[in-house]
Amino acid sequence: MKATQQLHDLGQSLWLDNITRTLLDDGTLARYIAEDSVTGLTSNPSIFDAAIGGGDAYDAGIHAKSLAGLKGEELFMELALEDLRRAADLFKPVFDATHQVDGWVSMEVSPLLAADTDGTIAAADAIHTRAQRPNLFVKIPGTPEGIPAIEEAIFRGIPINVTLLFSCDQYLAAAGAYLRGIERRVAAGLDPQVASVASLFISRWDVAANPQLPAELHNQLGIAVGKQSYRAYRELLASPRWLKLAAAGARPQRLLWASTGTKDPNAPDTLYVDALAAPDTVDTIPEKTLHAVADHGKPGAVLPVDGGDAEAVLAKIAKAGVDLDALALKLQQDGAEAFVKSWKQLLQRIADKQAALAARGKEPLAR
Ligand SMILES: O=C(CO)[C@@H](O)[C@H](O)[C@H](O)[C@H](O)COP(=O)(O)O
Repeated sequence: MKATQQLHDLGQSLWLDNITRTLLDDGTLARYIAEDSVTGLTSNPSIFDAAIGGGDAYDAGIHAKSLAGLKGEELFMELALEDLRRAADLFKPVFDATHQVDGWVSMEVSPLLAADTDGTIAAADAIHTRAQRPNLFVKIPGTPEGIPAIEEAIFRGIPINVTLLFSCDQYLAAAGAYLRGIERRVAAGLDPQVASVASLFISRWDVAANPQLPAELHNQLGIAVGKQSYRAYRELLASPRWLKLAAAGARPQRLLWASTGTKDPNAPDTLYVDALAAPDTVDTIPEKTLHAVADHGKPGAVLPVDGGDAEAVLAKIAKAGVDLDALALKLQQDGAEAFVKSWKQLLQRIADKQAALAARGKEPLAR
């Protein structure tokens, strides 16, 4: 049995960490759903930057939207939502069959808003309304300013994917925002079912820490933080606070592994996926990793609910000189900055394409 199927059968959702118009047009995404147990998809500004910059698949859309008077962020949002609506429709049968647990796609708010709570709430509302799909998560970063926006968005009934979480503490802050949002809904007599996932970034820990560590500790930090957070997730799901909400009909905010592609060329290409098999979690993986897992993945035993060796590994790494709290903060800040860079780059690409298409006086390209 393929490892993708094994992971699916043990209760982990495999999502694709990519979207391009070509994946939609040529049937590749539909094939991943049919053959590789892919049950959802995530996007981010870097993914759209690569998609739009990767060829001419978006040129016709850009030209048509330019003629309709759109530009900048507005034009990008429309392009991105066109793709995400098509992906959401492909996942709709999964969404229905799993009673809305699975089958989600994600669209991130502008990363320029990472430090702007009110702006983030307004942007989340706008994306949710414009998307017109029940199975689209709006992604909000779990930055200090993002946390109150997440609570408010959940309270308003907007499904949220909390992104840019690195540490267990950052995960717990996101979980707290989710719980408060749902508690406010219960108190207000509203439906407590508002879906959410909390995205913990794994591989970036190792990219940052490996150079400071002896070889025997390489590529262990991301997995240890994942295990530590899984323990916190399981504890939360067993807590009286959560059980009260569950009894009222709420659904758990699932823990999601992000940044799961292997970066160290000397490490196995399925490293993080094999290590982080766990029920009731989501693993969003890049295409290259999906192919590798489907071909030769070997999922290990499911994660122990008590975190297993996580604390021991973290202690060794701290002893070797890595300041874990400082690094978590830096990774979150760097991550937010990297998305700003991609965002600016993708808007520039669109502007350049608009100018080039206008200069050529092209009619909208046939698709
Ligand atoms: O949507 C999410 C998380 O919800 C993902 O797209 C997330 O942004 C990606 O996994 C990461 O950005 C990928 O990071 P990296 O592997 O390039 O370091």
